Amino acid sequence: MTAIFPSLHEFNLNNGLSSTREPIRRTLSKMKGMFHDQAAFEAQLSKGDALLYEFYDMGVPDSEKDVAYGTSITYPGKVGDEYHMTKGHFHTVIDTAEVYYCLRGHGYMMMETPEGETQWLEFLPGKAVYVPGRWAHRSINVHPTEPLVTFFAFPGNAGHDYGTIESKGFRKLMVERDGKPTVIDNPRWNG
Ligand SMILES: O=P(O)(O)OC[C@H]1O[C@](O)(CO)[C@@H](O)[C@@H]1O
Ligand SMILES: [Fe+2]
Repeated sequence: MTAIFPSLHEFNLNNGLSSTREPIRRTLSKMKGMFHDQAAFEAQLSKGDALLYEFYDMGVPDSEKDVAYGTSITYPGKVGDEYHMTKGHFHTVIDTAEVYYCLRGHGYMMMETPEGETQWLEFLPGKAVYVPGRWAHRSINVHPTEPLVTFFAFPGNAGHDYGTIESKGFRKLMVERDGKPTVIDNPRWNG
């Protein structure tokens, strides 16, 4: 067994960033095919490869006895009428759960199971969303100007299955309708 020592890390309560670790950054170009309006995506990308979100992998061992954790920061904006969001994923060990605690902003956690159940829960500062095993999850920022900052924790062995969502998409999307966040069926869902 590898010895692992207690460690101390800092996450800024305002912007979610850590001064003790480098984040993983996802820009627009890493999100090809994820937003429903392909033309809006290409038009936006031609103006620059903006940062959509960043998060931390704190490097804990990938054992079920360990707890992976960190912050996730999704920046405000839309691609066409669809709010900025993370790629979203199932866990490779599909029955592993995850908890997210919202520190700043306003958003939603979009979730679905392989069987087709869907659920979305609101993120506001002070609210925690529990994502049970088997539920794919994606964070969505619906605030016009503020970043969505959450702190997450999940079993170290969970892993990320991105392929299923990359090929099928989520069944539901969050778009702006009459100035308000609205859930619609994904017109491009490929299940
Ligand atoms: O690109 P995705 O799907 O957002 O995955 C990264 C996110 O998921 C996590 O791995 C948690 O499952 C976080 O690190 C981060 O919020
Ligand atoms: Fe996850």
